[in-house]
Amino acid sequence: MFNKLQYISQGETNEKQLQNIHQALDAGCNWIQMRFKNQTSEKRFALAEAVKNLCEEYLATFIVNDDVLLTQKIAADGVHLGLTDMSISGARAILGEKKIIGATANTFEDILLQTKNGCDYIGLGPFQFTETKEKLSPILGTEGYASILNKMKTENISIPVYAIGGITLENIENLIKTGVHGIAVSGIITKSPEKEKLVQQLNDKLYANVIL
Ligand SMILES: Cc1ncc(COP(=O)(O)OP(=O)(O)O)c(N)n1
Ligand SMILES: Cc1nc(C(=O)O)sc1CCOP(=O)(O)O
Ligand SMILES: [Mg+2]
Repeated sequence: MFNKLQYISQGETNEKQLQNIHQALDAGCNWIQMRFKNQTSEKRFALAEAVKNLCEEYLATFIVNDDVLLTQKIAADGVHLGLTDMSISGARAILGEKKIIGATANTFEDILLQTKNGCDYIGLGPFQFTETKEKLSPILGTEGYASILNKMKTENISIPVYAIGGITLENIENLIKTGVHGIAVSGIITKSPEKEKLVQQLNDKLYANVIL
């Protein structure tokens, strides 16, 4: 069972990225997605190696945003791919069955396609406006999630769905009620002055009805 909280990294430099990821791990996040856009492959490789070591130390899951070959090169736990990134089947052919492959969706049809192609989880968004990502797909809101997750139930499609995009602590109860498995967040953790307290509060809400 995948963790219900995924932290997506932020930072303009390798140092800032690593600091943010280190702080998220210290705060109790145990799933990290390295998202470091528009950088040279040397810089991305250097960061990925450092993050991999850190995640091993913290026994955290480490996935890479966008870059299947980097994922393979550093033997990360997996990759997250959007609708315009490498295809899920192409990534699976390179990474094999054991690696985690996450896929982005904005609609029920996207979920159908990505699931058929063999992804392991869906990142469904955006929930609401966020400054973290440019060129957002249409906002879904709680109603959008409820409608898509209901359709999945009707059509017997069973795959963990993560809500993403501008999510705050106050949104979690309603999101979980729609049937999402968990959330992927960036800004709220990166910006929080009290990260440990926030991660505890997020997990309390995410796992409120889970019998462990
Ligand atoms: C968990 C999760 N869900 C969705 C995304 C978005 O991926 P993508 O559409 O490829 O956009 P970028 O993150 O690459 O800008 C994600 N990264 N993680
Ligand atoms: C990386 C990403 N993808 C999205 C999508 O809708 O596909 S929203 C998003 C940004 C997530 O960061 P924050 O929690 O700061 O909004
Ligand atoms: Mg992408």
